[in-house]
Amino acid sequence: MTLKIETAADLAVRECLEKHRSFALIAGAGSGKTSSLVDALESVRQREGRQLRQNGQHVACITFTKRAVEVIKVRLGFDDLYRVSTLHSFLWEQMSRFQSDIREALITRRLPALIVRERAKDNGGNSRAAIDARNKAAQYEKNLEALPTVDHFRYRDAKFGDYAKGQIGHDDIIEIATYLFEANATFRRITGLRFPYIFVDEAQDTFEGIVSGLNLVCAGEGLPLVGYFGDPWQQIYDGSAGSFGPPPEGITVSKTENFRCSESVIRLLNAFREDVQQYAAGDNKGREGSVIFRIVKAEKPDLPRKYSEAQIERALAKMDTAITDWGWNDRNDVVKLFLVRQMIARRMGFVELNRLFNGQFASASAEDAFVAGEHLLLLPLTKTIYPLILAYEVKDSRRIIEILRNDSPAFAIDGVNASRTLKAMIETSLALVDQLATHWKTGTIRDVLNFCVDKQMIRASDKLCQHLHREAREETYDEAIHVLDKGDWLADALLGMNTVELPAYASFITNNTAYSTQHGVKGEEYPKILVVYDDVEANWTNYSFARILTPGTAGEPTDGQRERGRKLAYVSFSRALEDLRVLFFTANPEAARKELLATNLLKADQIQISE
Ligand SMILES: Nc1ncnc2c1ncn2[C@@H]1O[C@H](COP(=O)(O)OP(=O)(O)OP(=O)(O)O)[C@@H](O)[C@H]1O
Repeated sequence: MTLKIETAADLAVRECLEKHRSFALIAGAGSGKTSSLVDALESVRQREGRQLRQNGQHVACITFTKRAVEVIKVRLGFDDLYRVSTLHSFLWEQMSRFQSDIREALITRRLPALIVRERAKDNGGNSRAAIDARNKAAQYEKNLEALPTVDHFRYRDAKFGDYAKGQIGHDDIIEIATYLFEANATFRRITGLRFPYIFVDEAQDTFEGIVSGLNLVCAGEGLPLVGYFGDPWQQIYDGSAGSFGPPPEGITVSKTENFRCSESVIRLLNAFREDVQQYAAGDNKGREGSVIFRIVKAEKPDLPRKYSEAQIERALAKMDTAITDWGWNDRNDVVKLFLVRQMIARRMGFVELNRLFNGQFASASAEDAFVAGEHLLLLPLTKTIYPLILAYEVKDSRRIIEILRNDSPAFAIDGVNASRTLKAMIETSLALVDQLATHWKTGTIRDVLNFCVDKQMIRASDKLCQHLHREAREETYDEAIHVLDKGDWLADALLGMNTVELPAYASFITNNTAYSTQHGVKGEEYPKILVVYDDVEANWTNYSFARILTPGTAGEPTDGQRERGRKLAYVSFSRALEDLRVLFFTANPEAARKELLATNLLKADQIQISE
């Protein structure tokens, strides 16, 4: 491991802290933003920690994911001088004591905005979308009327609130906080008094209203100050700030080191992005690595804007050929990045499951839970049941007992088998898993879950039991009527499937696989990266990589495509420690090659063409 190198940007940040000036650190990929952030946090502790503790004040560090919260807490030694939290929990902690102001924000800002948004979607006709929007607008109006009588507001872990019951959701937190920062001087003053130092990690993913709000809290000379750490080019969440800056008195610092990528990857990053020119500054100095784009002629889609199954197979075969040509077969340090999950599901073998959780019965939260491996119907299967089957297949009885002891109510210390001897317990468990294996092989997911619930082999949530015990929905699904119950249709379809695709899905969610989505690799780094671009297969109007990379050949991207696409490409390219390969399917490979050369993105020996 390299020694930590002190950078000019870190010194500039330290000077800001000494002079009590707000700042924004703009730092490209692999530049060590987390180190800079932790350095800044430590420097405040060193200089002013004692004073802050005496005043009962804290240093706020707002970051984007729960995982990042844990990482930073560890690096700070769990010191309670710091309040390290995600944005939502930070904001809720500040606003929860402002109950009547929350009501005011909902009445004057949030609910009216939601009503206007739904009305705009209602053209007065009888389409499902119009009816749906009309119903939602009416629902919000009712909520608006009920708000004066709600006596307490709570934050519930859901996208939207249930306002008449005093429940507010994730999106409301952002909107209410934006309002309070803007309209309530007391809220701003108290936030600044509690937190003379506020640091924001991944600032590009923080919402615009929150950046403006924190800039108001920290306006003027001296404390409180806000320090942003981020990279506008790595914003991949819509609605967030993207570009961010300190309040007017603050300064912007650029960090130009790259401690991660090989020299050839850095050259590509610098050609792709002009605002920050990086150089290799750590162990990577002099590590040449390699960058190769292979341009492949895309087939004309057999279906309207979509490839047929046979075409997808042919595209995957071309990927395999390229991997063989590069000598990357049988390596376990190559990660392949796709825009959408379909290709991954196809390659790994969970197409039907993916289709179900991507389809009309899956709400956004069901799909998110599917990707995170946390869906309530799938979790017992991937966490307990499939590991039991794996242990059974290799006759690992010790592992079987271990899983059951941890996960199964029947084998818990106070469970029905508690008083048995160890020998009897082992025999019982092996007999049960033997039966389970038969259900797994021949039954449906419903059979497997029923068996496990019946034998108390899994901890089943109430919701899971409800799905298993209710009658299957017989009606044909109608979005206008059944939208709130669509989870029933999803569950019925899943319970009727067999278990064939579960092993592949289980392996996908462990993140231990060689496949990922391009969105899923933010913050990660891997020795060898293959990025696959195929606009037809992705069939997603939000992105067009052919237009981003070769607008002269494929046509200019829309503003949205340009913004989203180049950021996602930048994130993908910059994950590579050594070698980067891009497999680029496009209609006219030769013209694309010429254009890539003309734009100086690549040299001639970095481009391969394949039919
Ligand atoms: N000051 C430093 N000196 C030496 N190595 C460093 C320094 N800072 C970071 N590194 C190393 O550089 C690599 C990249 O750091 P890190 O992942 O924090 O960058 P990042 O800015 O968060 O990147 P990205 O935004 O692309 O995810 C890591 O391997 C880290 O250990």
